[in-house]
Formats: sequence, structure tokens, C-alpha cells
Amino acid sequence: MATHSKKVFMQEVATRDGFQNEAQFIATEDKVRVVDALSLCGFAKIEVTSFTSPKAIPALRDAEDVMHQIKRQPGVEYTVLVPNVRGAERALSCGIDEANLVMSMSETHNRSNLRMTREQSFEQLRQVVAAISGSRVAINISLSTTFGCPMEGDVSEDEVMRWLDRFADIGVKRATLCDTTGMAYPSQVRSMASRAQQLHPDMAFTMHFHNTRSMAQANALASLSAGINRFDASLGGIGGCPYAPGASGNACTEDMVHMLELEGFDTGVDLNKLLEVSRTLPTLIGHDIPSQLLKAGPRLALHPAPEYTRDVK
Ligand SMILES: CC(C)(COP(=O)([O-])OP(=O)([O-])OC[C@H]1O[C@@H](n2cnc3c(N)ncnc32)[C@H](O)[C@@H]1OP(=O)([O-])[O-])[C@@H](O)C(=O)NCCC(=O)NCCSC(=O)C[C@@](C)(O)CC(=O)[O-]
Repeated sequence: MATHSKKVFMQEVATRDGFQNEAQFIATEDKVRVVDALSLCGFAKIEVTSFTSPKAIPALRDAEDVMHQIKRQPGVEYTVLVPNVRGAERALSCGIDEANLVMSMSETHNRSNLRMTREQSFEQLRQVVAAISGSRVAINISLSTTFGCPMEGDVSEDEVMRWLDRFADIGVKRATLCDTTGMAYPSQVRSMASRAQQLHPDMAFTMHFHNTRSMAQANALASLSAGINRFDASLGGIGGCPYAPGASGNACTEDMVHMLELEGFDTGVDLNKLLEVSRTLPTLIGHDIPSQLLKAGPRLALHPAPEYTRDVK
């Protein structure tokens, strides 16, 4: 099952998953500046924004403007979050590379986040897939609460596989298994990842972890051991779903890249450039960020020894 490939695809989500959760509106030009800087860091994909209801997510109400103003770099895929047909129409008018569809594996979180039953969501997304299929725009489905729901508890593997089957049946070839509020743990991740790939060997899977309970890095390694090498992560570790109680920061991109590179994986991401962008975040969003690497530096960022060490005989 495990591919043992050393290539890892990093997919940056801070300007969508991170900024959606900020109380203070981030100016459009600042969002564009961050996306443009991230575009030069070596990511496979950047989730720029979301085409959700501005009443639900006021922080991203400038989605069209951001999409029209960013400077796209060759080799980077630009994706956006799409919850319904209206969102897809808006997104397609902006020349997206990928529509990242979203629905939850738990009924309660779907109702909370998207104000639809899962069946209603699926019907909306089915129409989106039918409209986009055959065009140059790729389609990904992000399955929220795959590893547990903060309101319902555990979600069974069978339930996740049932929805994966339904999306595969309508032609979706990319799927993200999302741990919305950091409930996933490594053996659960290995089991879910193995079964999903066994049932859908032609589907490209991504893992989307939150570090709510400090298990994101362990879960990333568990995913790799099960053969999944695509990861969403968020600059500075910011983010979370505003409609999931207890949601907090995503897996932090720089912390993950640092660990994966030490483990011999090729992430393609320039860690120094990334840290430069991360360093601008606290001022931009007006608060501290969870990033450990920004505080500590890479493991060989050494400190001068205290003067007195020279006199110790
Ligand atoms: C799904 C809806 C729209 C339903 O919201 P609703 O209020 O039930 O929508 P509606 O269809 O009844 O429409 C109400 C109004 O919204 C408008 N509307 C409707 N759709 C759109 C749209 N796309 N864009 C712009 N406007 C829209 C629509 O036109 C109408 O306007 P009005 O007539 O009142 O002027 C809403 O609940 C919504 O936008 N929810 C998104 C919530 C969200 O973004 N959550 C965070 C992202 S998901 C996440 O973070 C998890 C993830 C992906 O990271 C993975 C993980 O960790 O799990």
C-alpha cells in the first residue's frame, strides 16, 4: 500500500482557511501580497479564497477582487473553496484551476457549516461537478469531520467510504480527508488512508489536519506511511472553521516542511522564503501565531554560547 515516494506536495491554505477565521477584515491588497509571496515559495497548490456567502464568511467577501489581482506563477495550481452552485458560478468567472468542493461527513456539522443537510449539499455539488466536468478546471472534494465531529463524536470509516463512493460515482477524482477540529490520531489516520486508497486507487488523496490537540505532525507521518503524500497546511498554523466548535489552527506549513525535509522528503518549498512571509503575519492579523518554527528557528539555527563558558576549565 505505501508508495515510499520521497516527493511531498504541499498545498498552502492560509489565505482561505486562515483568513476566513480572522475577526478583523484583512485588506484585499494585503491578501494579494500574501498570495503573491506564497506563489514564490514552491507550493504545488494555493487555496486563495472561498466563494461562500459573504454573510457566512464576511472575511472573504472580496474573493473576486483577490482572484483578479493575484499574480499567478507557472507550476502553481490556484484553487478556491466552493460550497454550492452559486459559489461555483462566481469561482468560474475568475479563471480558477481547481474548485475545492466541501461537505461534512457528519450531518450536524454540515447543517452548522453549510446550512444544508448532507443530501442537499451533495445535490448542489453534483450539479457543480456536472457543470465543470470536461472543462480544464479540476475538482476536489474536501470531506470535513472525516476523523470525528465536535458535536456528534466519531464518524465511522464506513460512512466516509460511502460518501467517497458517491463522489467517485459522479466523476470526482481528487479528495481531501479533513480533520476539522484535530480529533484524528495516527493509527486512525493510517487505517482511513489505507482503506480509502484501496477502494479508490485512481483517486488523488490529500490530508488536511488541524493541530488542535498537537497531533498534526504525527498524523502527517502516519499518512505518509500509508502512502498519501499531499498535504494542506497553513502558514503560521492559523485557521479553523468558524462553524465547528473548538476549531483551532491548521497544521503549520513551516513546521511541517521543516520536519518533512529533515526526514528526507522533497517538499519543493523554500523554507527561508516561507519564514519571511510567516514573519509578516502577526502584524497583518494583529495577534501571535501558533508557528513553532518562527519562534525557535530551524534546528541548526544556533545561538552564541554564554561568555562564561570560555572560562570553564
Ligand atoms: C452554503 C451557504 C451559502 C448556505 O447559506 P444559506 O444562507 O442557507 O444560503 P441560501 O442559498 O439560502 O442563500 C442566502 C443568501 O446567500 C446568497 N448566497 C448563497 N450562496 C452564495 C455564495 N456561494 N456566494 C455568495 N452568495 C451566496 C444567496 O444569493 C442569498 O442572498 P440574498 O438573497 O439573501 O441576498 C452558507 O452557509 C455558506 O456560505 N457557508 C460557508 C461556510 C464556510 O465557509 N465555512 C468555512 C469553510 S469550510 C472549512 O473551513 C472546513 C475545511 C474545508 O477547511 C476542511 C476542514 O477542516 O474540515
